[in-house]
Amino acid sequence: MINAPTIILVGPMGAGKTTIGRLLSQQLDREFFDSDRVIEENAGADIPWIFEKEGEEGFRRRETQTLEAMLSEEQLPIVLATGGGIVMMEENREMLKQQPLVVYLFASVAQQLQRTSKSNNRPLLKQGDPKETLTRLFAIRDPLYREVASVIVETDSRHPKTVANKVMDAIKKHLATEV
Ligand SMILES: Nc1ncnc2c1ncn2[C@@H]1O[C@H](COP(=O)(O)OP(=O)(O)O)[C@@H](O)[C@H]1O
Ligand SMILES: O=C(O)C1=C[C@@H](OP(=O)(O)O)[C@@H](O)[C@H](O)C1
Ligand SMILES: [Mg+2]
Repeated sequence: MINAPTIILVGPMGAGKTTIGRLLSQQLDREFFDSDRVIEENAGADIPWIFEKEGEEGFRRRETQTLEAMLSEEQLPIVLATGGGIVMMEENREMLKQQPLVVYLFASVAQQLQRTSKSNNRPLLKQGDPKETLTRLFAIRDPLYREVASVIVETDSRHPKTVANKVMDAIKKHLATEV
């Protein structure tokens, strides 16, 4: 397990990428990065501000640059949580498909809705009906997450630690079949 490559988490808003990614990095004693946080640090501004000033297009440009920089750096294996829309750009999907360990954290729209309702820092859910938005995005993105992922894990369990353990088991199983 110590030799597992960089673990990249993809999936919709509210799947738990940020939460589970941090737990996995603690369990594996690895550095944790969240592409959204890296984008914010580099921009010196938060995501709602970037969406407001630069639109989603500007955010996506920053997201691609960030992913490219993070994956091309010579570095120890890390845990990387991405933003839910990372799969929208074809060039991002191509980069992700080159990676040996991309995990799709699956969550139903009902779960996404419940988990995203606690915070209001996701600009895409601030306009219109969040349930409709999440349903529409899921229809577009679910096949794209599947396209880039080598492992898929359901996150319906109520406890993030249980989900993190499930991810670890799925990764071990995947790596065992790879050798
Ligand atoms: N398995 C889980 N069970 C219950 N709550 C969860 C679970 N995973 C994440 N959460 C909660 O859902 C919210 C969104 O999680 P987050 O990690 O930010 O998701 P993402 O990064 O995929 O958008 C947070 O409040 C988090 O504590
Ligand atoms: O789904 C999306 O397009 C987005 C998801 C967010 O990340 P989380 O999936 O971590 O919420 C963040 O990148 C931004 O608000 C856009
Ligand atoms: Mg997140």
